[in-house]
Amino acid sequence: MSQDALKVAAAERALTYVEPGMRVGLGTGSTAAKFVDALGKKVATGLDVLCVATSEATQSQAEKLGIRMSTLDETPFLDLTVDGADELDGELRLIKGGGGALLREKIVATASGRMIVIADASKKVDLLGAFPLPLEVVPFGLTATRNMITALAADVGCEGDIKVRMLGGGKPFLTDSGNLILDCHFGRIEEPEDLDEALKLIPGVVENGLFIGIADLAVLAGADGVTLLGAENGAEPTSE
Ligand SMILES: O=C[C@H](O)[C@H](O)[C@H](O)COP(=O)(O)O
Repeated sequence: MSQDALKVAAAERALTYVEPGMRVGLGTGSTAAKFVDALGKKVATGLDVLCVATSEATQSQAEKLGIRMSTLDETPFLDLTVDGADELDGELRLIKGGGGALLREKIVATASGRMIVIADASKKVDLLGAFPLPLEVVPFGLTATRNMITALAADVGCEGDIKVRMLGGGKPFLTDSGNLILDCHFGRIEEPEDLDEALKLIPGVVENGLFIGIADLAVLAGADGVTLLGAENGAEPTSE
């Protein structure tokens, strides 16, 4: 089975958790896009859901498919968000942001009663960190912010190789919120909670790609079929 087919398999399984009338957060990236495609097909046959996108790209894809869209301001409590991940471990801790959407993704997932992660099984790792951790940082004071991240990495005994994400032509990648992405090779992250807390204390860092305590269920598609990791039954939305 191709990686593409695995992404479709995970997306289609996640679709079985969507019920009529739900408010659904739509993730970003190639796997989340498969879910949006599958959801679009269901909507075309009559499923009524109201969705909030985690990026301009997903917004545009969903609109083209005729999915009824809202904003997080209009619909601040969602029942479910379905999104991809760059890595996940056995405790459903994730690295996200390979597509640069981590900030909106974290806001939307946190506003959801439940988050389901969809991925091909190769994304599951024992220890996070082979995938460089994306940080969304404000452009102002980039050098100072970067120095603080390097110092932090040294403190926690990490490698700390940091790269500004670039587009072609020497231009930096800008997020939907107009910020930069730093891809940080911290090496294997033994204590993700500690790193997350430490990164939150650096003023120029808007958000980091560690999602801890946010995902409830992972739907992983591999050669042997789909496996589930986490709680099959979701929590209630935090409020109406
Ligand atoms: O910023 C992007 C997101 O966090 C994606 O969900 C993540 O990078 C996984 O993307 P993909 O499904 O394309 O591997």
